[in-house]
Amino acid sequence: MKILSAAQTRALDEGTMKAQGITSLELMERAATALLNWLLDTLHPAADTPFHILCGPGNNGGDGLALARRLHQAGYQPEVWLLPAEKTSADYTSNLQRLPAAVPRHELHARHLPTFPAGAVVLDALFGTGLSRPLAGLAAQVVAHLNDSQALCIAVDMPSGLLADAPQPAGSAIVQAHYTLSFELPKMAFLLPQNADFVGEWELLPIGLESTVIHKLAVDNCFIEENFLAGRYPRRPKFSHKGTFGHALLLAGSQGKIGAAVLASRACLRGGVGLLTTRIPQVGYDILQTTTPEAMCLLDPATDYISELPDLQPYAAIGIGPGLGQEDASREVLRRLLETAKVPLIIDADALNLLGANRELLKLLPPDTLLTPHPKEFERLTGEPARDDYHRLEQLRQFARHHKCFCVLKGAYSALATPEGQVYFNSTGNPGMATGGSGDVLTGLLLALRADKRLSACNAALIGLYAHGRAGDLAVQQTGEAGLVAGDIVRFIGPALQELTDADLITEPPLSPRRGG
Ligand SMILES: NC(=O)C1=CN([C@@H]2O[C@H](COP(=O)(O)OP(=O)(O)OC[C@H]3O[C@@H](n4cnc5c(N)ncnc54)[C@H](OP(=O)(O)O)[C@@H]3O)[C@@H](O)[C@H]2O)[C@@H](O)CC1
Ligand SMILES: Nc1ncnc2c1ncn2[C@@H]1O[C@H](COP(=O)(O)OP(=O)(O)O)[C@@H](O)[C@H]1O
Ligand SMILES: [K+]
Repeated sequence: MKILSAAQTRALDEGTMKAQGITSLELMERAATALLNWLLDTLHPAADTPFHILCGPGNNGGDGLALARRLHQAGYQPEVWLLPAEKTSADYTSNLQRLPAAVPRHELHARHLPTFPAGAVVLDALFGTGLSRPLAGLAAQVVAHLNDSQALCIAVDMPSGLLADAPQPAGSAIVQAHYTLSFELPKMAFLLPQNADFVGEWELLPIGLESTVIHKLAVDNCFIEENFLAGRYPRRPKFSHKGTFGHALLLAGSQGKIGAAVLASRACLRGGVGLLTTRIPQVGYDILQTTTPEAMCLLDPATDYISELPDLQPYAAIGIGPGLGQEDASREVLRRLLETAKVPLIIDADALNLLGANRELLKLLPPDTLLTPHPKEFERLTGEPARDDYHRLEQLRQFARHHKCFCVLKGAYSALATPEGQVYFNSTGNPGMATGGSGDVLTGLLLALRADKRLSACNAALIGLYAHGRAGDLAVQQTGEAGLVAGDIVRFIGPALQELTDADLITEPPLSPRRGG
């Protein structure tokens, strides 16, 4: 799914009206219908549920007014609160005129703000994508008052006060919604940790925005769901053999962190690699051979850390970093690897920290290398703390462009930046995965996918991110969030990849007649 800017969202509205021959009022009616259906289907509200609808002067307020009418028609008793304004939008005015007289409406006033008791449902339709500056005066007061209440708060399109695609000045008044119901496509603001308290749970309601118009809009940011990946993860051919899927080399583990090497190795094997060789220090030999007999063990001469780079000739892809430690000798192994490798590389964890501490090594990154930092590791890589999540995202984009690499910034919506400066946000995963070793599992899985020559660098990264999160989502159904450990993610990598293969089957074109038949 494309992530549009606020300006592109307006262009899409315009384009939809033109292409479908409908008015903006009709589009607003679709939005109101979608909102009503969500409220009824999700909340199953009792007939006497107190609905309070806060309406601003633009089309966001227009959505609120149209929804108030629809709730009234559905047998509810909504109450409408209007924010006074010098000018209002045409569709706001039309919907105010269409509001049945039986629906109570009041002008908001600083001296007697409405009471929103627990059990009330407040719809925040003050401001949406038309927000042009931070809220002040009465609007800011209303927002603070709402945030202090015990009511269930549902934001229409955007939590009021939040910009769709840019940061706010610190301390800005912004609605803290429990749910945000937006239309058709996600907004960048929903994906960034700094906005979590405002956005709450978010959902996209389809309103029939024109797909041909969406198709033509050029964007730098996308949100990746299963349908985007359909057909990108190829099935295993009948006559495939282990050579078909590549031989991967993993350099991982040090004294006390052999578990990272085990997790990454097992994830790589579950990720479908043909053969895996894991380079570990002597201290890990019994552990790896016992826990992961499918992996071949290539022992380093050193006891506690990796000190020598093996011959790279046999390998189709190489991963380095999980549990590596930051010994000088391991740094030299990384340097030699960057200087000599001719196959795809995946760099994670301590290998990223070594890069951050020795930034001259960044010049050696072969093109298309895949790096997988979490935000702290990313900060070490750039050497410059980010001002906020938007700034970090731009740093990520620049980093990938500058070093001609793929860089995954890990988090709740992990973001993959490409050498061309595109950013893809992953949609799968859950907070249960915030546990030691989850990242090692991702590295192992990505290594397997990079060793498979049938996949491009970008597809391997996208499939890996998606399947890793999906495996966590399957695992959490059995373990619960608190009980999820990284090894549980490994167990579900196979089913997660199989789902993508099955999706491929569904989208395949129908059988064509045999030649000559
Ligand atoms: N996208 C879709 O698919 C569809 C979108 N639809 C809906 O339309 C919404 C967008 O509507 P919109 O463009 O009228 O903007 P909206 O957010 O109502 O605010 C504009 C008004 O607020 C004012 N204003 C701005 N900032 C302010 C401030 N800080 N403090 C005070 N005032 C401020 C601004 O005034 P101005 O900046 O000109 O001074 C103007 O009067 C969108 O979010 C969605 O809900 C659906 O109906 C159909 C499908
Ligand atoms: N709240 C969350 N929602 C979805 N995924 C998450 C969440 N928290 C962590 N993850 C995922 O778990 C992994 C954690 O990686 P990392 O921080 O490197 O862990 P470790 O270093 O312990 O292996 C990342 O892939 C990240 O996207
Ligand atoms: K809103």
